[in-house]
Amino acid sequence: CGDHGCYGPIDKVEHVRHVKRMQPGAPNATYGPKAPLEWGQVNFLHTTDTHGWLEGHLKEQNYGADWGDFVTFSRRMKQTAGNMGVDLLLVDTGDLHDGNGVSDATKQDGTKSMPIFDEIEYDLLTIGNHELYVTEVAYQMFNEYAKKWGDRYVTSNVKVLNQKTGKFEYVGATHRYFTTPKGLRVMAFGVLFDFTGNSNASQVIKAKDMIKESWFNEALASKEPVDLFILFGHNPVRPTDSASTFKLVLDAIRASHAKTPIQVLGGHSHIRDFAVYDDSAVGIESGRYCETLGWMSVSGFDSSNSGFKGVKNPHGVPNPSRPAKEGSKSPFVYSRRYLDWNRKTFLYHSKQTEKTYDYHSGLRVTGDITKVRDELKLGQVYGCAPQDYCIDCAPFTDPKNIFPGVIYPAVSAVVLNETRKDKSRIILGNTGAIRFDLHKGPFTYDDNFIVAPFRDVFLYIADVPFDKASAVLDKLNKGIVNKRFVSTRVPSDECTNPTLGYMSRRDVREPRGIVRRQDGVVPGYTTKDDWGTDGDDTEHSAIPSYRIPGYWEARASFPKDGSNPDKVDLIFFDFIQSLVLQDLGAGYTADMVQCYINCTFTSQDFMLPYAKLAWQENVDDCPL
Ligand SMILES: O=c1ccn([C@@H]2O[C@H](COP(=O)(O)O)[C@@H](O)[C@H]2O)c(=O)[nH]1
Ligand SMILES: [Zn+2]
Ligand SMILES: [Zn+2]
Repeated sequence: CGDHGCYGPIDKVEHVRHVKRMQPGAPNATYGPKAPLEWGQVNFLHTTDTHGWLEGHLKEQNYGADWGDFVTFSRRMKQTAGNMGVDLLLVDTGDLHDGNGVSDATKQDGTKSMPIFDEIEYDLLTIGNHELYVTEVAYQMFNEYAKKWGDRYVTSNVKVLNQKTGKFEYVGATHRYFTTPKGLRVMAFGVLFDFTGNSNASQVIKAKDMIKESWFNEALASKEPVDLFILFGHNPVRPTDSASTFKLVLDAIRASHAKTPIQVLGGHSHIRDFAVYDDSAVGIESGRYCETLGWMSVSGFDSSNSGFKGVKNPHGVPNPSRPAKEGSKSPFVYSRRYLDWNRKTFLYHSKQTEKTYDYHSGLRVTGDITKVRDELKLGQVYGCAPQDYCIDCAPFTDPKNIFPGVIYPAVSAVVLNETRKDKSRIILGNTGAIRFDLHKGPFTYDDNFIVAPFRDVFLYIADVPFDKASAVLDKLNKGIVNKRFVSTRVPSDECTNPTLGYMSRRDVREPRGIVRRQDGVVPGYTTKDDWGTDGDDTEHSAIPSYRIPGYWEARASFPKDGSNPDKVDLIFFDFIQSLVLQDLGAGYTADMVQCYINCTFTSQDFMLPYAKLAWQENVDDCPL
C-alpha cells in the first residue's frame, strides 16, 4: 500500500481537484474580537492539542489562520511585550499529531509537520499522550524534538527508552528554572496526566509518585528564589476532571510555597477552560485543533515578592484587574481570553491591517505548509459529500450524525474480507476514533485523516455466536469502559442539560435561548468557566452538543429476511481488543484474534474508498 492506502495509486482517482483555502471576509465578516487584550507584567500565549492542524481550518473561516499567520502573530506579540516593558511567554502543552493530513499522511507521523511546528519561539513545551502511543514517534520525540528544544522541553514524569544505553531516560528536562527578560525567576514543571495507553518504549510516572521524587523535592527546596511557578502539561485544568493530576502537584508545591503565584496551563480534554485553585493559582486550557489561542496575563509583582524589573502597568492598553477569587488578599490580578484562530483576530490584537500584517518569516512558513500539502496531495478530491455530518451536534441516531450518516455505511461497504463476504458481520469501534465533523462538499485526502486519523488495525474473531457478539456493544458502553478509555470525554453531571443532552466538545454549556445572541454573531464557542461567560474573545452563538456513547456498532451481510444469523464475524479496532475480549467473557482469548482484511488495513483506510463509492454525484462541480 502506498501513501494513499491500499486502494491504488493516486492516478487511479478519477476526480482530482484541489481544495483551496477559504478567504476571510464576506459573507460572515461581522465576527471579530470584542476588545483589546489586557496586558500584565507577565503574559502567556498558549497552544494545545494542535494535532497537526497547521494549515488551519480550510472549511471553517472562523478558524482559518495557518501556522504561518501564527508565526507572525507570536513574533509581533513578543515585540509588543518588549516595547511595553513586560514579559510574554509562549507555551505548548502537547498532542502534536493524529488529526490532520499534514501530520499523519507521511509514513511516520510528524515527519513533515514537526519542522513547521518548530518555527514558533516557544519558551516551554511538553509532551502529550499522542506522542507516546507509537514507539517510533516516542523515539522521534526523545531523539530529535526534545534535543532541539533543550531545557525548554519539560517532561517531569515521562521517560523514553534510550536505545543506545538501554535505559529509560527523561524525554526532556524534569523542570526548568529560568529568569524572564524582565527578571521574573520562574520554576516550571511539565506534567502529563497518568496516561496508561503508551507503548513499551516509554514510562509515564504517576503524579502521586512524581511528587515523591528527590529531584522534585530538591527543586522545591532550592535556595534559588522563585517568583512564579508554572505548572503546565498535557493535563486538564478542571480539578473535577478525573483525568487531571494538576491539583495533586499543585498541593505539593503549596506545601512549601504557600503564597507564590502558580500559573497552570493545561490540555488534553480539548475544551476552553479556566480554573481557579486558590488566591494566587489559576489555570487556562486552550481548546484543540488550532481553533483557539489562549491568552493569560498576570500582574502583582513588586520588589517585595519578585525580581521583576519591567513596567508595572503597561501603558496604552488595558491591564489585568481581577483577583483570582472575590475578596482575595493576594496582590495578584489576572485576565484570561480565548482567541479564535483566524487572521482577523491576529490583525486586531497586533493592531495591523491586511496590508501591513505579514512578516517574511510567517509567509515563508505558510509557503512551507502549502508545499507539504502539495507534496502529500492533501487537496485531492475523492468525492462530493452531499451534506454536513457532525459528531455530536445532532443526536447519535440522527441521519445528520456522522455515525449513522457516514461511518456505519462506510465500514459496512468497505471493511470486507472477500474470502468471508458471505458471513454476517458486526463491526465495533470507539467513537473517540472519529475525530472531526465532515463538511458538505469536496471530500479530500486531507479529510480522510481529519475524520479518521489513527492507524488502528481492523481485527476480527471468526464465527462468534450472535448472542455473544451482539451483547458486546452494550457492555462496552456501560460505565467502566468509558472510564477505562475516554475519561476526559465522560460528562460530568454539571454539563448535562435536559434539552440538549451532554454538552462537551465546543464547550457549549448553556441551554439554547439563554446564550448571548446578537446580530452578526456566528456559531462557535460559548465558554463558561470559573469566571463566567466573558472569556471568549469573539462572541458566538451556541452549537448544540448531544451526549454520544463511547462505542458504536455497524452490521453487514445480515439475512435479508430480517432474522439474526447464528454466528457472525466480530470485527473491531486493535485499540479496543482487550476490552472486546473482556466483554465477550470466558473462552475468548487473544489467540483467536486475527487481522480482518490484512494487518495493514487500518482506520485510515476506509473513508477514501467509501467517498469513491458513495459520493461521486457532482464530484466535478462540487461546491465548497
Ligand atoms: O490509536 C488510537 C489512539 C487514540 N484514540 C482515541 O483518542 C483519544 C485520546 O485523544 P486525546 O486527543 O488525547 O484526547 C482516546 O481516548 C481514543 O478515544 C483512538 O481511537 N485510537
Ligand atoms: Zn488531544
Ligand atoms: Zn491528549
